This record gives sequence, C-alpha cells and structure tokens, in this order.
Amino acid sequence: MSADARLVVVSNRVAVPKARGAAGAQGGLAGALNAALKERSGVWFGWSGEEAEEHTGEISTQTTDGVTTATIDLSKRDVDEYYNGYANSTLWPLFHYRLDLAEYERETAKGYERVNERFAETLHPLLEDDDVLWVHDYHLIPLGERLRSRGVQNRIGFFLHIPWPATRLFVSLPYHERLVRTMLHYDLLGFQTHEWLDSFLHYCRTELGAEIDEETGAITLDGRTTIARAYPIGIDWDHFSKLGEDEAAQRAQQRLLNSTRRRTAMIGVDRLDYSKGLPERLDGISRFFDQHPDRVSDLVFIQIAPPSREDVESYQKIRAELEQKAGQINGARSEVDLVPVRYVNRGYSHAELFGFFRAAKIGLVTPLRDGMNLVAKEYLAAQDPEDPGVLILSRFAGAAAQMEDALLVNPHSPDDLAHAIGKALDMPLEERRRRYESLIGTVRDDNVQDWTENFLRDLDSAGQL
Ligand SMILES: O=P(O)(O)OC[C@H]1O[C@H](O[C@H]2O[C@H](CO)[C@@H](O)[C@H](O)[C@H]2O)[C@H](O)[C@@H](O)[C@@H]1O
Ligand SMILES: O=c1ccn([C@@H]2O[C@H](COP(=O)(O)OP(=O)(O)O)[C@@H](O)[C@H]2O)c(=O)[nH]1
Repeated sequence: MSADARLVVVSNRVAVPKARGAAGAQGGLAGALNAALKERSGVWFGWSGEEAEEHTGEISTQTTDGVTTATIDLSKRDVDEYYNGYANSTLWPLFHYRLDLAEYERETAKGYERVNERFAETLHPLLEDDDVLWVHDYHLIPLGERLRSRGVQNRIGFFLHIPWPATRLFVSLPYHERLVRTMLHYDLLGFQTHEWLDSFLHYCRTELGAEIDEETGAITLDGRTTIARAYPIGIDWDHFSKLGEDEAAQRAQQRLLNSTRRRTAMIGVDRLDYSKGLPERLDGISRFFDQHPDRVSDLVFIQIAPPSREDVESYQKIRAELEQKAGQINGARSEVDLVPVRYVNRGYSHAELFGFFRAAKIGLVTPLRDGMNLVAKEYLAAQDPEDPGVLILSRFAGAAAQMEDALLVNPHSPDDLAHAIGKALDMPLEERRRRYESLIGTVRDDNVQDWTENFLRDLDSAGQL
C-alpha cells in the first residue's frame, strides 16, 4: 500500500468545521480523526445531520486545513427509518442489552439497508484505488459489503463504538446472520473491549461455524479472512488535560465552587440516554440520603444531561422519568437554602466541563452498559493530582476494563451505589492519590491518537497480520 494513500472516514455524523466550538460538537474522536485525516489528506464522509424534502444525492464538500468533509442530507423518511428507527430503536437497545426496548420492524430494517446503499452509491464515485476506508459504528454495519458489491477492493476497516451483545441476546434480531455476514467483508473489525470482541467471536464460531484464530483474531469463513481485535478508545489527552488554562474552564470551576460552598460536589455528565443508568443513579443517591439523613447537607449532586435522540419514544420516556425522580428527591430533602440534586438539561463545552469536573470531588459514571464512556476518562484528566476527586464507575462500562482502581459499582444496586458514595465522601487524601496515580496512566497513554494509530497500522497491514 502506498505511504501517501488517502484516508476516507465514514460515519453517521461528520464534524463539519463550522459546527466546531458548539457544546459537545467536537469530541476527542473528531479531533483525533481530523489529525489522522490531515496527515493523509483525507475525506470524511457522512450525513449532514439535516433533513431534506427528498433525497437528492447532492454532496456538500468543504476543505479546511487539508481535510475535506463530504456530507449528504437525508430525507425525513430516511432519518425516521434509518437513524431513529433501525439504528436507535433496534440496534442501540439490543446492543445495550435492552431487549425490552428493541423494536423489530421490517420497514425500518429496509430503511437502514436503503440508507447504507445510498451511502455506498454516493461514496463510490469519490473513491480512488489506493484509498484506505475506515467506517464507524452501528449505523453503517452493512456499508463495507455494499461497497464490495460495487467492486470496491480497497482496504476497509470498521470500528464499533458500542458493546457487542452476548450471542443469546443477539440471535433475537431477525436476520442476525445476514448482518454479521456483511461484517466479514471488512478487512479489520475493531471493538472497544475484549469482552465485546469475545462475544462477537463466539457468535461467529457457534452460529456461523467460522474458524477463529484466537492469537491473531483471524475469522475465516467461506475462504475469506477478516481480522477482529480490541482497540479501547481514549481521550485527546494533550488537548483535554490543558483545558485548565482556558478562561472558560476557570470560570466554570469557580462558578460551581461558589454555588456549592462547603458541600462536596458530585457530578454526572451523560447524554440523556437510558443506557447511562440515570434513574438508577438517582435511586442510589436517594438510598444514600435515606441511610444518612444527617449527610444531606454535605453533598450536592449535579447531573448534566443534554437531550439526545428526542424523536425516539424511549428517550422521551426516560426524560420524563428522570424529571420525576429528581423532583421527588428534592421535594423530600430540600431546605430553603439547600437543594440536593441539580438536574441540568443542556450541554456544555469541553472547557466548561473541565472546570466542573475539577470542582467536583466525586465523578459518578454509572451506565448500565456502555461501549467505553469517555466522560470517565475526562473526569480523571481534569483532576488536581495533589488533591484528586474519586471516580465511581459502573463495572458495565467498557472503561472499567482499564480502570480497576476506580470505585467499581453495580449500577443496578441502590445499596452498592449508596455505599460507594459514602466511601468516596470519606476517602482519605492518601487513598485518593493512590487510586488517581494508578488510573491516570491509562487515561494519558492510551489516548485517542494512540487508538487511531493502532487501528490504522493494523488496517494498513491487514492481510499480513
Ligand atoms: O450521534 P448521536 O446519536 O447524537 O449519539 C452520540 C454518539 O453516541 C455513541 O457514542 C459511543 O462512542 C463513544 C466513543 O467511542 C463511546 O465512549 C461510547 O461508550 C459510545 O456510546 C455512538 O456510538 C456514536 O456513534 C454517537 O455519535
Ligand atoms: O454537555 C456535554 C455532555 C457531553 N459532552 C461530551 O460528549 C462525550 C460523551 O462521550 P461518552 O463516550 O461518555 O458517551 P456517548 O455520549 O458517546 O455515548 C464526551 O466527550 C463529553 O465530554 C460534551 O461535550 N458536553
């Protein structure tokens, strides 16, 4: 493969330069992918995030700093069936172990295939022979196979940002075999953790009868070999850990400190998603206050929860449930000068989050299931090494595999959560430092640049691995 081959990244959402700077718009992923794209004068292709009357196939391109973004609008029907429907009402709940919320509708499944075909149709003419393609996430699982069916022989890698479910759950998906067979058209498959990777390999072995080489991750079926490996994503350490110098971060930190005074601030930052375990988190906090009514005045919990996927019914329900639970705790525990839970339904920039994280002595990250969870890593990156806060982390987040020295909890158990909150509140400085020291290495070293390099190095040499 030639050293100056272009990199083509394909994802549902694209960080188009004009959107950067808006709260939450430029995550570490966008920064790292932009760096890799810049190095390889690449193209980033995907949905503009806009709904058009009709699908026109028109591509909007923009080149900034050597990186070209190429986006298409989708019709309302496409957005409903592909994004709100199959991606976020079928695959997302199923892959997060919420079979009770997964909807299996033929129409949305067809819409998903139609949009993947549209992506292939629109992207194909833009491709050059030497291009290396990197497809991201559950919205675009069949894209590689769709491109292959058009004769594309380039190297194509795929990274799944969310968990891969256990085989017994996954087989509840109609046409599960067809979906996985499309994945075997990629040269390289990346998963966040060994747990999700093992679930995938288990499916390929037991349901498809594929031959698996555990050493290399090679999956061979019908004479074709695909490599599957774990690549845990990280944060952009160089960027994030320096945000403390930013005025917005300092202002945010001071603002939180001034408003909490002598009380310990405990923070949660999550998209408003049922996978993040937000009602369960409030149940744990409520249990803590029930068990320790004398400590209501010691603690203030701040939950930042920007709305997400608002057109999907299960997301509307979780929002209502959360508002009710936060209201109940505050109704029962507030005084004229004391409100125990601050529930904030909006997003903040990374600089502001840095300031809030730094001011909060406890970070509460308790998803019921999560591919990785970058907030856990950002919380640690924002801590003062001399006086660090405590991370309470769900054992079901992908990040837990790298973070044994966090206070690991079962987010389904209010008692477990309440116990961890008490332990974090009372943890001596020496133990906080010891835990921080043991955790910060992986946050700093296993960063998003490292993740990009590892994946692209293996993709460049796929076939020889
Ligand atoms: O694009 P949205 O529908 O608004 O959703 C936002 C993103 O959510 C998911 O994030 C996942 O990727 C993170 C980075 O690898 C990972 O830490 C987290 O555990 C995952 O949930 C989704 O996978 C993305 O495609 C969405 O853009
Ligand atoms: O108000 C907010 C809330 C979240 N985020 C960012 O959104 C990302 C969330 O990533 P994570 O892996 O934790 O979960 P996801 O939402 O991707 O499932 C992190 O970089 C957060 O800092 C943000 O910029 N502003």
